[in-house]
Amino acid sequence: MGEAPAFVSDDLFGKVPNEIGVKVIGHQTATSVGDRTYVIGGTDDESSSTIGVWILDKSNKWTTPSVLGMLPKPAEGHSAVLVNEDRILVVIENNSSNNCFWFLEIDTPFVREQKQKLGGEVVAWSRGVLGDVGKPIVISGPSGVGKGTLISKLMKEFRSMFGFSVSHTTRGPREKEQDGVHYHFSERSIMEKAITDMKFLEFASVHGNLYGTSVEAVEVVADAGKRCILDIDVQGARSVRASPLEAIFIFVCPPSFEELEKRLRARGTETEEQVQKRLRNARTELDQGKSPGLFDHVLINDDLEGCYARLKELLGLDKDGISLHTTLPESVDLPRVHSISKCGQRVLINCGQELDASSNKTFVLDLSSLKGGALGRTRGLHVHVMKSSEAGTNGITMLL
Ligand SMILES: Nc1ncnc2c1ncn2[C@@H]1O[C@H](COP(=O)(O)OP(=O)(O)OP(=O)(O)O)[C@@H](O)[C@H]1O
Ligand SMILES: Nc1nc2c(ncn2[C@@H]2O[C@H](COP(=O)(O)O)[C@@H](O)[C@H]2O)c(=O)[nH]1
Repeated sequence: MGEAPAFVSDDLFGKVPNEIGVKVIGHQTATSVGDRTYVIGGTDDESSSTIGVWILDKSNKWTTPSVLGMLPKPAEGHSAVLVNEDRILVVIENNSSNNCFWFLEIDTPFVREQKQKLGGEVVAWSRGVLGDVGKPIVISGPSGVGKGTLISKLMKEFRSMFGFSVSHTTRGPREKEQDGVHYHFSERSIMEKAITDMKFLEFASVHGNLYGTSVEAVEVVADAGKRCILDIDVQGARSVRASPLEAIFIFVCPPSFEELEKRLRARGTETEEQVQKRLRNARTELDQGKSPGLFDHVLINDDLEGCYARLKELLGLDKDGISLHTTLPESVDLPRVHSISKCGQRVLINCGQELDASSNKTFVLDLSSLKGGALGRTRGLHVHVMKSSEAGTNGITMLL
C-alpha cells in the first residue's frame, strides 16, 4: 500500500558535515528520489535563518544546491514525504496551519528551467496553503480606457471577494495616490534588484517607467481568501500568460480612439507630452490586444454602467446566487509529534498518542488539486480530520 514515506537514516547523520565541509546541526530527514537522496533540515550555523538542503548522488557525492523561493524558518523538527517525484512535502512541526506545510520542488518545470539558467543543482521552496480561491483576473487595455474605474466599481460592490494586486512602479505618485495602496512607488535600482532576485511575476517598461507585479502582491490577496485583480499592460499580460499563474485575461477597448483621447485628457493627470506618448502606445496596445490566444474576453467600455454589467456577467456575478465564490482556508492544529505517510494523492499525518488510542487523530491532506508553486505559494491543499473510529486500526483503511 502507498509509496514509501521519507526515511530518516542514522548513517547519513555525521556524513553530511564531513563531506561538504560544514558542521550540520539539528534534526534532518533524508528522502530518496531515484538515485538521489535529499537531506533536509538542520543548519550549518545556529544563527541560520532557514533549514538546509543537501543532495547525495549515487556516487556518494554531496552537493549544496542553489535554493530559491521564500524559505521556511529553522524548526526543531519536521517530517518529509515525496510527492509525484517532482517535489517533497515537508511538514514543519509546531507551526500554525498556514505555515507548517512546505514543498521543496526538486524537478518541477520551474526548477528544470532554473537549472538551465543558473547551471548546477537547484531546488525551490514554496509554502503550502490550505483552501482554494478563484483564478486571478488580469485586466489590460490602453491608458485612459477605464480599467481602474471598472476595477474600483467591482472592488466597492464585492469588497470581501476581490483584492487588488498592488504593483510596483518607478513613476511618481499622482495627487491622491497612496504608497502601498495604489502602487508601491519605488526607486528604479531597488526594483531592478528585486527583479534580478526573481521577486516579480512580471514587469515591463510602460510609457517610459518600470512597472511590475511582485509574486507577493498576488499571494497576499489569495492568503486573505480573496480573488486577485491585476491591472497591467499588454506586455505584462503576455508574461503572466506565459507564467504558471492560471488567470482570466480581459482586454478593455475604447469605443473609438477619439473617445480614448478625450478621457485621457479629461482625467488631467498627465502632461501634454505624456498624453502624446500614452496615445502613441495605445495604438500598439490596441493591435496587440487582438493577439490570438492572449485574452479570453474583450470588453468595449462605451457606456460605463453597460460595460460594468458585462464585466459582472462574464465573471458570473450578475446572478442572485453568485457562482464565483472563494473557499476560506481550513485550519489545522498540528501537534509537534506526528508521523507521516503517503497513500496515492493523500498524505496521512498521524498525531496519535500511543498509550491512548481513543485520542488518535489523523489529518488527511489531499494533494490531488495542487496549484501554483515556486516562487509563490502552493495552493489547493485540502485537509480533513479522521477520528480513530473512522480510521480503523491503522488510520488508513478508509482511504483505500
Ligand atoms: N465608460 C466611460 N465613459 C466616460 N468616461 C469614462 C468611462 N470609463 C472611465 N472613464 C473616465 O476615463 C478616465 C480614465 O479612466 P481610468 O483612469 O479608469 O483609466 P485606466 O484605463 O485605468 O488608465 P491607466 O491605464 O492610465 O491607469 C477617468 O477620468 C474616468 O472617470
Ligand atoms: N506590466 C505592468 N503594467 C502595469 C502594472 N501596473 C500598472 N500597469 C500598467 O501601466 C499603465 C500605466 O499606468 P498608470 O497608473 O501610470 O496610468 C497601465 O496600462 C497599467 O495597466 C504592472 O504591475 N505591470
